[in-house]
Amino acid sequence: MTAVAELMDYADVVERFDPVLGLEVHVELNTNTKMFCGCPNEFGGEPNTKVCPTCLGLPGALPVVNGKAVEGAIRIGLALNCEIAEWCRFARKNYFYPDMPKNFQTSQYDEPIAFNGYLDVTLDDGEVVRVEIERAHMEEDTGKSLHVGGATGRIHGAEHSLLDYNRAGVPLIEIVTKPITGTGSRAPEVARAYVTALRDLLRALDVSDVRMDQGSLRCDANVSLMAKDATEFGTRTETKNVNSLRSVERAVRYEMTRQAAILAEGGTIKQETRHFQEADGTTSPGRTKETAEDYRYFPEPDLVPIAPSREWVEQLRGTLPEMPSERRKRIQKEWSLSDEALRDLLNVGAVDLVAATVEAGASPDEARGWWVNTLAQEANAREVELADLPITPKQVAEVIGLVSSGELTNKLAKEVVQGVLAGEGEPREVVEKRGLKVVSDDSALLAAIDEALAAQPDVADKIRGGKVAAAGAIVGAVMKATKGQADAKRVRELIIERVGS
Ligand SMILES: Nc1ncnc2c1ncn2[C@@H]1O[C@H](COP(=O)(O)OP(=O)(O)OP(=O)(O)O)[C@@H](O)[C@H]1O
Ligand SMILES: [Mg+2]
Ligand SMILES: [Mg+2]
Repeated sequence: MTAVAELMDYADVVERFDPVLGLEVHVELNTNTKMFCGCPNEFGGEPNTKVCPTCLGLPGALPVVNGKAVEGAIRIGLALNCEIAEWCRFARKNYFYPDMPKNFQTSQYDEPIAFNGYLDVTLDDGEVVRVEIERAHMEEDTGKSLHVGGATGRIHGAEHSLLDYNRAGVPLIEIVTKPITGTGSRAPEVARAYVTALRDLLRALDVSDVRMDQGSLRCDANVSLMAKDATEFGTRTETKNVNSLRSVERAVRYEMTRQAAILAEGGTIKQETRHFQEADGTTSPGRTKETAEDYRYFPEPDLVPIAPSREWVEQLRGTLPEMPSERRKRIQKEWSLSDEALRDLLNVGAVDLVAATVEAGASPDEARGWWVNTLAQEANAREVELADLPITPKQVAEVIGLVSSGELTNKLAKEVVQGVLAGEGEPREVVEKRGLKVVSDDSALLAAIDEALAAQPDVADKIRGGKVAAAGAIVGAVMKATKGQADAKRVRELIIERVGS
């Protein structure tokens, strides 16, 4: 059992200390094949079916660099405003772990393909923080260990460890920030906003699935504290593989309060890796951290250096898409959004979804209304990302279309959306199956109106006497009679006609 460290109150932490952050993000590229061999680069599948002598590290097998992965690395570097190396090499990072059969990871060390960049990150209140990028380098993923059996199912209590090498050799780009200082109490938010902005950028580049839940985007959060009068950085801890945006924020915040409590009592911070526990939001110690010397990095002798020509780099620069931050500015203008409306849109992660809904024919205002209100609430209730709801922008646009053509009222449209979310089919099928079409047949409506007028004879007189608002009672009765499937506006028109004649 590890003793649970006492935590310092967050307000006290930021009054007494300045946090320093360093974020390492690993992104798996979506190339067809692995980094140094021709095995398919696919998530999941039967264990150990996507392997060959090279990615299993069998003696004598030789690696060959995947050109598409180098292209991806350069595009990422350019999008992060980095310089691209004229010449760089791979390096062996030596350590033992069962999920890495070669006993070294082919990575890059002092000669990364991209370096010295930055990413501008927008916080929830619109403030922009520039995060400096130290480097983006190429490497390969490791296999996966699964610890099974035993009392806890975790490594120390487990009876067996199973190994799956399907992931071994998948192309990875590691993007490392320079130490991020000066963020004060907002450090946890900056960490989350940075990973969010990076994810959006990588998605726009179409170089990765960027699925934190599947591990194609992983974040290690380095955190240290400096006393207010200190001149040097404190010792950092590195919380590994934090696997959601929210967890990045929570992990940083937890580490700040944990380290502060130790430092305040005159203790010292151990440089170590830590693990984040989703369930209670705490971190627990992993291994004591190797220093770079322990890895005995040396240039990889089996691979030739990479010297991307300037022509190639410029050609790749030409393939960069509009950056998410620029796109946001353009969209704000085109859709005439207030800063607040844009923020709401960003907070629920709906920009792309709304844009796609507009592309499918809906107006920006209506598309925004559905995603930011109804659908965001659904996503919240189901605890999934908006983009992972089982409804597509095209379907939302179709529902909006049915409302504007008068075939559905807003209320009915909500039911249709519920049906689509429940897997009942396309919007039109749901309308059919649930019998949700607006009653637009005037004779059916008139019959209901006559019935309601007969039941409330004084209302007709009031309307004739100029009290048009009195018609509301009849509209209500008709809506009730048609189970909400009448177009209220049309009903009102018909009542006035009826009473007038
Ligand atoms: N004192 C510190 N406090 C917080 N962050 C720091 C501190 N010193 C360095 N960092 C940041 O921590 C990160 C270290 O990542 P880097 O990849 O360079 O090394 P590493 O974690 O030792 O190596 P590995 O890739 O093996 O995990 C960088 O983002 C760096 O800016
Ligand atoms: Mg690193
Ligand atoms: Mg690290």
